[in-house]
Amino acid sequence: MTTSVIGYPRIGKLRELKFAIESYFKGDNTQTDLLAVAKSLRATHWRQQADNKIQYISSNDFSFYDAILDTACLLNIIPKRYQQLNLPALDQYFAMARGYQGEHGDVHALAMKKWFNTNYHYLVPEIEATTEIKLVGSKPFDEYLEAKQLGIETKPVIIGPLTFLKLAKLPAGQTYQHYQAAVIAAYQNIIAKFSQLGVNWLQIDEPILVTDLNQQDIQAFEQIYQALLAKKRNVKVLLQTYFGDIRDCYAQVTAQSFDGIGIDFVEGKQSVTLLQQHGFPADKILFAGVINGKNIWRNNYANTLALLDKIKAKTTKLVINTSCSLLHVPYTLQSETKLTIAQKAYFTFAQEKLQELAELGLLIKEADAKQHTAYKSNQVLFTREREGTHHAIKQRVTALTKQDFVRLPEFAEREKLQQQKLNLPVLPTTTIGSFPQTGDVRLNRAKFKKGEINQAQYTEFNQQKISECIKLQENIGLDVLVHGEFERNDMVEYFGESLNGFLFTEKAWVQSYGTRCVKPPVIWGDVSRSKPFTVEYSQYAQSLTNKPVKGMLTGPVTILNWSFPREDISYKESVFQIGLAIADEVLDLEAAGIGIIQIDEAALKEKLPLRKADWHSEYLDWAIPAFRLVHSKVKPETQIHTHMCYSEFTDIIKEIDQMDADVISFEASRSNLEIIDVLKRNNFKTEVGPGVYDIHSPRVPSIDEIRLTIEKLLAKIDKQKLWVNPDCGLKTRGEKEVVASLTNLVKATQAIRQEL
Ligand SMILES: CN1c2c(nc(N)[nH]c2=O)NC[C@@H]1CNc1ccc(C(=O)N[C@@H](CCC(=O)N[C@@H](CCC(=O)N[C@@H](CCC(=O)O)C(=O)O)C(=O)O)C(=O)O)cc1
Ligand SMILES: N[C@@H](CCS)C(=O)O
Ligand SMILES: [Zn+2]
Repeated sequence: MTTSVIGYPRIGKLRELKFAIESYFKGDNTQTDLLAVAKSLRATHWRQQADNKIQYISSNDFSFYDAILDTACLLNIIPKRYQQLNLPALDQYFAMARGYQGEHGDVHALAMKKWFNTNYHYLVPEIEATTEIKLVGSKPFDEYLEAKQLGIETKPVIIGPLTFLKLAKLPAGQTYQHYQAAVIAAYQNIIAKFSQLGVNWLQIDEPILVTDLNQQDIQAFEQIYQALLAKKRNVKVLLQTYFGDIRDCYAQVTAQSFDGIGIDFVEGKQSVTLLQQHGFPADKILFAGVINGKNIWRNNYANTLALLDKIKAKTTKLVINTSCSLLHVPYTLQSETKLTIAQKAYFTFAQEKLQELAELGLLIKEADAKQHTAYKSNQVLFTREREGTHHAIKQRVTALTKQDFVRLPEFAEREKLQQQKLNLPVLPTTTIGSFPQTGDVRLNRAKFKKGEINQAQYTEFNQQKISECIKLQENIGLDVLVHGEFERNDMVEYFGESLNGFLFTEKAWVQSYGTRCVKPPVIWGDVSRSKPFTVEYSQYAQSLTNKPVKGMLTGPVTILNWSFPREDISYKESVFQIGLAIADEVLDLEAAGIGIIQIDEAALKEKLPLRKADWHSEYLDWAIPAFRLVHSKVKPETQIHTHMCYSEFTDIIKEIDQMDADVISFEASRSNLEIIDVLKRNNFKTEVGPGVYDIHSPRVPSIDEIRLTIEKLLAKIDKQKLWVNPDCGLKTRGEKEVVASLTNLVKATQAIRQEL
């Protein structure tokens, strides 16, 4: 049986690509150095797959920043503001990704958005009225040839035209159909070029097909692919879908002359039913996504072989595939020295998933797979009870009642009490929590982890940073302060480390955006809290100032969504366990005199099903209660804040209000404040702090720029309900930029207050 991989992690075993790119940004590395690192990583990744006998290996799954951005550049979709910088191509590319401020000009980055239901982020292509869409680049062709020179025949992968068009930002008043013909022509040229190069298989990714589609979308899909497939010549085309099932367009997809169709049987709840009800065309190959590309638990071969039996009943032309790109899992278990052998047995990262694919490829051919050693050793894991089960924790969840999810008194009454108690100026200024995680902060933690310094020395350093951070915020004139989160490696990993029931890795990095990676903890068993873990630092910070300092917590939904979740209990049970642990921390912070507590739900949208029909029953019905559970027992005058990194919650605005926080801050600056009208239309009760500048970019916003943004906000939001803050935490930024940006933020707010 043949095997396929949709895409491979590109950051490198030890994040070599991240370090090479960041050195290039700093000027410590030349373009030649950077290109050499990239080339060597690509070769390693292809060879690894070839060594595991993967027959369909992707090329062009590499990117210096993001594959959608690569596609925009390939298609000449480069907004004028970047062209006018007159930078060399690679620097223009990075200017689009990160913004640019320097001798060539001052421009914002492209908007950045979550990639479907993952913690990966893509850059939103911006088509302007004058954009001439056409094939101009050569990246996919160059990388195909590069692999070929190594003796490896790859299937180049490109983002599909429909997905690309539907994710792009268009000139006002335009629909994506307006650009359809130009995009088709460009893709026809891409296919023609691949054909000239002798490409055997081309993978076209269309994850948009797993989302809710309307008739126009389906029609566009048909038109696009009729036009493309008519010109495919000797190139075989694999239409690859992932992150769900294609229930809206199964008939239209199978009716087209694709040579292969990639279907996700892990997240695609209806994939098997679709196959059983409608069959599968005999002239096509089914690339069956059965190896989870998003989670790290070892595949259960009994379940997968049973699933493959059902699939085989409908087609024998089968390739075993990953469910999505392996970009979303870490590189290799081999780098983990602290997990026990028994624990490691439960996991597979990207490299180990190649072996899983190979083993399944063998087992599926066996007359009696159950007798095979690989099968037997796999099944041992699923027949014994894992350590980490705690009945007391399970009972705490079972004993929850309705009242545990309701905070009293109601919002309006609390709002008055809090205004009296806190006595903040109109348009209170604050930040989201983290301050720059500079080299010294990371070094201190690294030394502590290696045992080179003791707990007291580690804490003393962090207290020194907190003290400087409080002074800095006071000097700048912010109203509600934060302690700076210097003790945290990451807002989720740190919480995992502080709670029972999690496992941590050392090198299991997953790309989040650009060069930024996260190391999600693993939810291994039932979750509980042994002792308070944020109170001391918060209390210390509060002792240094008369201004309020926010207690800073990560919410249960975000902890669940940014960890590798369990597959043996429901998300609901897991999130309520985490919620109870965080609720204990909230009450301890309150008892320690912390009057404002922020519970970040940055990742609230992550597991929101991609289809609306599933939103409530599969997600919101437990995710919103999980947040309410965390703060339901606090006093009326304790102000509960929450923060979400993205403002894309237009469709769940009522549910966000029902989280019943007192204040919510969220990203808005990169998405043109579009959310504000939605808040107004929905009579949003929660006070809001839409981010007034973009923290993902190193550029410093001017006072006038921030003033303008605040004025726009005030046109739509009651001044009594508006907070002024950046988009998100400042941990990725440099100290200088942060001081300059926050100073401008406070000055802009002060100027506006004078006019109110
Ligand atoms: C807010 N966001 C977050 C998301 N997901 C999260 N889980 N957390 C988030 O905050 N998703 C959406 C957004 C945007 N995403 C990010 C993601 C990542 C970063 C970021 O800055 N990442 C850092 C890594 C942070 C970290 O954990 N640092 C560690 C040090 C790790 C390290 O490099 N260790 C070395 C060894 C060190 C030594 O021995 O000297 C190693 O492992 O080799 C720490 O601080 O301790 C990144 O660099 O990518 C930001 C926003
Ligand atoms: N409090 C966190 C939220 C990030 S989403 C921070 O400031 O980094
Ligand atoms: Zn955020």
